[in-house]
Amino acid sequence: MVAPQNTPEHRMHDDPPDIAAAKRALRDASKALRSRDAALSADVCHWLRTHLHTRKIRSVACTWPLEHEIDLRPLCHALHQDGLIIGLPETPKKGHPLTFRLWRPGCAMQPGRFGTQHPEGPVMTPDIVLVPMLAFDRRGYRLGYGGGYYDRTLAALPHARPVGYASSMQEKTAIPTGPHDIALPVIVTEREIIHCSAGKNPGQDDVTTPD
Ligand SMILES: Nc1nc2c(c(=O)[nH]1)N(C=O)[C@@H](CNc1ccc(C(=O)N[C@@H](CCC(=O)O)C(=O)O)cc1)CN2
Ligand SMILES: Nc1ncnc2c1ncn2[C@@H]1O[C@H](COP(=O)(O)OP(=O)(O)OP(=O)(O)O)[C@@H](O)[C@H]1O
Repeated sequence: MVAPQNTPEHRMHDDPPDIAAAKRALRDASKALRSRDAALSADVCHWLRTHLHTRKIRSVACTWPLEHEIDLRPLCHALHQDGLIIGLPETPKKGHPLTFRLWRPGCAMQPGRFGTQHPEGPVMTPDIVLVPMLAFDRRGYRLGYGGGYYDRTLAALPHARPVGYASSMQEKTAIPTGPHDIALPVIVTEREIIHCSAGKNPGQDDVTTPD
């Protein structure tokens, strides 16, 4: 969560205090549910690849895993093999959107903020943004680490289609939402591809097959 700041302008951009507190509590509880599980990661990669194959796309922003997170590295390799352009996020100072840099198998990774790593390659604009989640609901709302990075990034990339991913254990009935939260149109877990009820559908013209 961004620390509350003292000017009216900053307060306007932050979640109301009750929402911020509810997100903090849920974030702490959800962190305890994570574990790096190779079989679970493989299943999430499988369903993500299945979903992405139904879209007419050229490029995908993936993630490079933090400790305890689902590992999308096998998906990066598989999608690269499929001929897609792969980007990975570089994490800027809080308050700014992520940038995505071109990744290729074996490319050097640089250390970044909060233990992240990113490639040195050129900045790219993805058709699809895979969005990591600590918790989610079936409306499509999500909770991340509290930097507001993905909400800012999706607001800055209105033509990119977001696809959330998480373990099914991280599903909640309803995530507390603030004014900047963007509902995702689709969420993938190790069990299923969820078409969310509240998510807008940016990039719909890239649909080739119903899924
Ligand atoms: N793999 C991955 N990459 C990602 C994200 C992510 O969630 N997962 N991000 C999503 O926005 C961005 C990085 N944002 C982050 C923002 C805050 C913290 C953070 O506060 N980390 C805590 C430790 C959290 C924990 O307990 O595990 C810390 O560093 O103290 C981490 C990442 C971009 N890259
Ligand atoms: N587009 C935006 N413009 C201004 N403020 C924003 C924007 N998106 C999010 N914020 C603010 O950033 C703060 C952190 O947001 P939030 O708690 O939703 O992060 P998160 O979604 O859990 O984290 P992340 O997206 O990094 O995974 C909140 O105060 C939120 O209001």
